[in-house]
Amino acid sequence: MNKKIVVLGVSGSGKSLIGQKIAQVLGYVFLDGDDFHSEANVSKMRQGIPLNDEDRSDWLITLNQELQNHDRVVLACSALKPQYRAQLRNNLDDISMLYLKGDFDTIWQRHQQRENHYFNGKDMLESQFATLVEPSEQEAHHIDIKKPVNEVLKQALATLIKTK
Ligand SMILES: Nc1ncnc2c1ncn2[C@@H]1O[C@H](COP(=O)(O)OP(=O)(O)OP(=O)(O)O)[C@@H](O)[C@H]1O
Ligand SMILES: O=C(O)[C@H](O)[C@@H](O)[C@H](O)[C@H](O)CO
Repeated sequence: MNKKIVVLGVSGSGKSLIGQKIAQVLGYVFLDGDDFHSEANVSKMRQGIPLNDEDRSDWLITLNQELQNHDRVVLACSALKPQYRAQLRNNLDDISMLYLKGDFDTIWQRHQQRENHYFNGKDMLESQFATLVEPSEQEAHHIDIKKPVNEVLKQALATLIKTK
């Protein structure tokens, strides 16, 4: 199994929850991309302003460095565009990506049930879907998130185990 695992998808797709559980089962370190945003980025998102390429640039460099600095690590990161995913892969050849794939309604419903999170609002979620360029199956293993948490976790682990 690869030592670096990235769990990606739009806000609310379950990256933090599923990523944490994967790390727990595998005994890997878990890092949440959300914890590495600058104050300016967090403040923007709190105000309901989506991040742009420039806002995400330094953040992705930091996250790639974190992936390099940890031996066995699971990173939750939106990684919405191919160039963002390429940046995360920089200098790493032992990396697997899991794409948490879900439809807008399912994820919006989960957003509304979530409390105390700075990323809120239907417009913000719409902007995540508008920015998302889905990875191919070669780029990232697709995991259907409609099922209950344990099923999603099971599918994610099975996928990681059977692939390099
Ligand atoms: N398979 C699932 N079934 C039901 N609820 C789920 C499932 N996966 C995640 N959730 C719930 O959906 C919400 C969003 O999950 P989570 O916060 O992990 O998403 P995220 O992708 O990390 O979001 P963000 O990028 O905004 O931090 C949480 O309340 C979580 O408990
Ligand atoms: O690329 C982005 O637009 C951001 O990473 C967002 O996805 C947020 O960090 C996160 O999802 C909010 O919790």
